[in-house]
Amino acid sequence: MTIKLGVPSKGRLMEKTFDWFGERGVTLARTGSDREYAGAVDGVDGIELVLLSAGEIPRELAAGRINLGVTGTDLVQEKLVQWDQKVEPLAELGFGHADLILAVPNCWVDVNTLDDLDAAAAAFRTEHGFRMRIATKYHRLVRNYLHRAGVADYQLVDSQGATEGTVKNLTAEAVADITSSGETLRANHLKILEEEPVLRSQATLFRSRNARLDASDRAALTALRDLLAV
Ligand SMILES: Nc1ncnc2c1ncn2[C@@H]1O[C@H](COP(=O)(O)OP(=O)(O)OP(=O)(O)O)[C@@H](O)[C@H]1O
Ligand SMILES: O=P(O)(O)OC[C@H]1O[C@H](OP(=O)(O)OP(=O)(O)O)[C@H](O)[C@@H]1O
Repeated sequence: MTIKLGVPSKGRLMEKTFDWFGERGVTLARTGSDREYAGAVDGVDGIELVLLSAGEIPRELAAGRINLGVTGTDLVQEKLVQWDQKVEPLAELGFGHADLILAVPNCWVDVNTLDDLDAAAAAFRTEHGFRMRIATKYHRLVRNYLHRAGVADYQLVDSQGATEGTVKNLTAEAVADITSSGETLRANHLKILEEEPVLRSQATLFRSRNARLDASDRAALTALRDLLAV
């Protein structure tokens, strides 16, 4: 068998992951045509590259279908219940930094903290007859965060992309999304609550705790981890 290494199939995360491994003597490359999701590994034996959506890597690790995977900590912690029992973080890779934050319209001048949001949520419900809507794709993380903060008078609405646009489109009053430069929030007239973020995320190399390994797999994994110093 071989050790399967899952890497994001496109964009910044893929390129920076290839660079990170390359700097450590392991060459990852896409092979075939631009559109073919095939890859090759040079510099160490017994490792197979699997190109996947970053969002699917947590599930594949948890199922043990890949042995190692690179993805954001946000996606692992959102998608896996008791994530630390299913995967082990081996190394933070130092890129793909993004904070999961809560943001409200700039014009909500009295709302800057979670306590303010709690008060605004109660007032919103009284005035409108329904709960303030927070658009997000990070349901588990946001629900836990608001529960710990004692905020209850809200509802989550699912948004799988362009989340900052939901306020302008009147499908939500607030958003919980990742931000890096802050440009998207600013452009959509939203401000971040002055609190610790829900989560600080970055690209991380994870090991599956559920993958079956034979003797040759163990040897290949040890050789790779030695090279990567993780
Ligand atoms: N603007 C950004 N700056 C830095 N990191 C980001 C940014 N946007 C997303 N990320 C990170 O990149 C990772 C991949 O996010 P994304 O949601 O694009 O993956 P995905 O849902 O698998 O995408 P797709 O399905 O289009 O392949 C996440 O861990 C996220 O935190
Ligand atoms: O703070 P910034 O540097 O502006 O980056 C933040 C944006 O990046 C991500 O979106 P992405 O580009 O992945 O598109 P999406 O809306 O489809 O998630 C995220 O969802 C924000 O919208």
